[in-house]
Amino acid sequence: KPLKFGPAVDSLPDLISALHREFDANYVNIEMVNHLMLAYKSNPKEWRKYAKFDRYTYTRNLVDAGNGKFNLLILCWGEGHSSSVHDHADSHCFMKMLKGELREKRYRYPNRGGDEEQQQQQQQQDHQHINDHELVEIGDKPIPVNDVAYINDNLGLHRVENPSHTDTSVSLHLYCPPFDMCNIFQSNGKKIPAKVTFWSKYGVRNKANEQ
Ligand SMILES: O=C(O)CCSS
Ligand SMILES: [Fe+2]
Repeated sequence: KPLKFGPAVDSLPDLISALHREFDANYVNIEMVNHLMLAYKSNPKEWRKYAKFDRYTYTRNLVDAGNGKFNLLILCWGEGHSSSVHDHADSHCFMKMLKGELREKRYRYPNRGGDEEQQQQQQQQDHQHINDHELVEIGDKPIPVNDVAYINDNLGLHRVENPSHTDTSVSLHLYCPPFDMCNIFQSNGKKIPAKVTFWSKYGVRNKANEQ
């Protein structure tokens, strides 16, 4: 479907209602979702109520549950915090930088068909007798503020880290369809199921929703 210009996205509430409209259709245009995430320009006044930090690990704060069709979260990264190497449970993942910096390292998904490029790399490794269970890095780049990084399991795994030791970072994530389990990977390529949890929901952190 050609990209129509789409609605104006002048605020976080605008983005959320535009996403709801996009997901109301019986078929989701992933290009349009990426366009909407890019169109929103970060405004701390709109997201700081979700920005809750923990001293030891990054926090996952639910902003909108997308009528069951997507999850929109704000992730808050303290100095030097990073995620584990993980997949995205066969869902789409859009990660937009709202503040600070994050580096994204990508890895081939061990023992997965995936796209053409991954298969070529697989053959290469077979020649080099690299144990294809190891994690092989295929990308390492910073994500500038307001940029959107897109990934899904056919493109590989990734690990996201806040490289700064003086500043925190904040990112906006859209997962569709939503998931509550994914896999994390050890450096030897071992896959371990992991439950994803929310630090807060809709700006409120309480025991009830600390699942
Ligand atoms: O959702 C998570 O915890 C992974 C952050 S990078 S997509
Ligand atoms: Fe991720």
